[in-house]
Amino acid sequence: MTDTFSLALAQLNPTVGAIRKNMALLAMYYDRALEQCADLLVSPELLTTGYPPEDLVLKPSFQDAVEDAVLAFVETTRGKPTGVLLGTPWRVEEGLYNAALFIFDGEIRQIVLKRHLPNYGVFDEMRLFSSGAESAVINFAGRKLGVMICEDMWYDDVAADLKLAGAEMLIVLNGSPFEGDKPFLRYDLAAERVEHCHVPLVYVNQVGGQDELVFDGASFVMNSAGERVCLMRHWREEMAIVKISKDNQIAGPLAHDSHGLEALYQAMVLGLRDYVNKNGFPGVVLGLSGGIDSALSAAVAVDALGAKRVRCVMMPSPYTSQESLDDARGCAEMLGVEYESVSIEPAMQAFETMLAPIFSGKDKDITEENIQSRARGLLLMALSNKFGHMLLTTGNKSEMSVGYATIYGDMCGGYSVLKDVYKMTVFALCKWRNDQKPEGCLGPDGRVMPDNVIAKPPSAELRPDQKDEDSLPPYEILDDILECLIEKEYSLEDVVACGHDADVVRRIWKLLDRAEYKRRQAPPGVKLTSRAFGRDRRYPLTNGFTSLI
Ligand SMILES: Nc1ncnc2c1ncn2[C@@H]1O[C@H](COP(=O)(O)OP(=O)(O)OC[C@H]2O[C@@H]([n+]3cccc(C(=O)O)c3)[C@H](O)[C@@H]2O)[C@@H](O)[C@H]1O
Ligand SMILES: Nc1ncnc2c1ncn2[C@@H]1O[C@H](COP(=O)(O)OP(=O)(O)OP(=O)(O)O)[C@@H](O)[C@H]1O
Ligand SMILES: NC(=O)CC[C@H](N)C(=O)O
Repeated sequence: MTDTFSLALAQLNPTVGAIRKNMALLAMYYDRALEQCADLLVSPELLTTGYPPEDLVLKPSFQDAVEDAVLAFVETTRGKPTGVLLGTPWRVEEGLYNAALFIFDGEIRQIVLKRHLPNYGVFDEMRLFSSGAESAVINFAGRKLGVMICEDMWYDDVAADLKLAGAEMLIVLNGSPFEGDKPFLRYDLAAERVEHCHVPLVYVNQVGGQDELVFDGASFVMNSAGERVCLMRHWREEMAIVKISKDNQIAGPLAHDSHGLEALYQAMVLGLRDYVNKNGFPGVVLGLSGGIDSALSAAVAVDALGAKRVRCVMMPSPYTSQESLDDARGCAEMLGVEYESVSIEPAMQAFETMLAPIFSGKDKDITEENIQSRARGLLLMALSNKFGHMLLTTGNKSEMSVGYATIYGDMCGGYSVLKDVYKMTVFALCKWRNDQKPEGCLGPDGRVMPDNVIAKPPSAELRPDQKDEDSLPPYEILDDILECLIEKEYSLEDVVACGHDADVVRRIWKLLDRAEYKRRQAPPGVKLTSRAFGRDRRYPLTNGFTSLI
């Protein structure tokens, strides 16, 4: 046994499906690990394909391409002193597995198969993979390594089997997406495994955005006393060298924990940045109304992409107030973005004229309000088509819950950063971002929006003097009821027991169910909570279940 075992933890940001690019990333970090004389480089889960590969991994030609790329990489390790634990899909006999390959000196020396396949929330791994049946330790450099893959750490049996087989340290390869306080949940689970096994635990996570998921990284090492002795930076691709001595003394970098509003904001920034960059957009375009949702969406976009890649458009109607015009301009100036103004009044008049013969004798109602929203959507999509920018949609979770958005209108767009953010959190995030610039963000150091944007009552300005609270309960009440119904799945009785009026709860429940069709057609957005709309909450569109009290 060498005196010190040196691990290179590669917290990488792969692109799902981009096998060649991901293998190039691995090769680059393998070279760095060699330079640093590491004994073993550890990758995140399914690095070759990126996580989650979804049904792509079922395609036989994709499986062939993975295998070819892995075998080519294995060859490059011949004669080199550093081993690799590589997360990849792997075919064994008739089955396809979520695996970790132990590669050393030009050979695949051992294959670890994931035993617990997550199949809840956003995960569908049972649809894709067979599950492994047993665990064996890897003997390397005089150490007995117990290797697990992500969900395996969430149960006690795999770690216990590895300990029984003589594991002297646990190494976990992960594709663990961010939500709320997830990093702390991972630390707690790791501490339980360490407490039972009395060995150090090494946790390596993916970082980066993939569609609705964002991976925070936050890879760490816990010593056998359950203390976190190494923490890698959240939200960044990087490699850390961690040295473990014979008597399990551990030395490695210790970054700060990202949590609360900072973590939510960084998740939104990274989710949008990677969605835009990995899909090859030059930037984003959005409607800037002078309201809080578009102001926060614009700030996140500038922090993610830089001001030059964000284009904002004010589209006034006759109902737009001077206050909104001033606030929208104020936001644009503070963010330093390109700002244009295009009136939708001619479009409103054109539609009125075109529809007059058919609508004759009918009162004005929500139809005309939705035309305004759709005129804006059409205009923004025209800019997107002409200049190639992706349209950023701005609806927040409170609105998406109750259907308070116009389908094919302000719901137009390719991606959303507020889709999983309740309105009260929108307020808090704006105040927070006005007070500080988070690490790695590309926007201004100072404030990003005028204080008035945060202070004034929200309004869609689709008719004179309209305010959101004319048709919805105050956001403190609405958000609390929504959280009870969505995140907590409470019954009507449970929500009423929290102090809410039964009629209001009934009304919100009905709105929530009825808006499912809108959400199914809404753009994807960054998952931040334990119950994001989309894969996390799959409700029927046609739904006859109602509460009876
Ligand atoms: N289950 C179902 N499956 C498929 N389609 C269904 C459907 N239920 C209704 N529909 C269709 O959907 C249409 C109604 O939806 P839609 O056209 O969107 O219109 P609607 O939901 O009636 O109105 C839009 C709502 O969003 C509010 N809004 C609009 C714009 C901005 C803001 C804001 O402050 O952010 C708020 C506005 O005040 C209003 O409450 C109907 O024509 C109906 O045919
Ligand atoms: N006058 C406008 N100019 C530009 N964009 C607008 C305008 N009005 C609405 N939009 C776009 O439509 C979205 C929905 O806006 P609306 O004002 O109806 O409600 P909101 O959800 O309160 O949003 P916000 O807080 O951004 O105003 C806005 O976020 C913005 O992107
Ligand atoms: N890739 C996985 O197995 C992820 C599942 C696990 N419960 C997590 O979120 O960390």
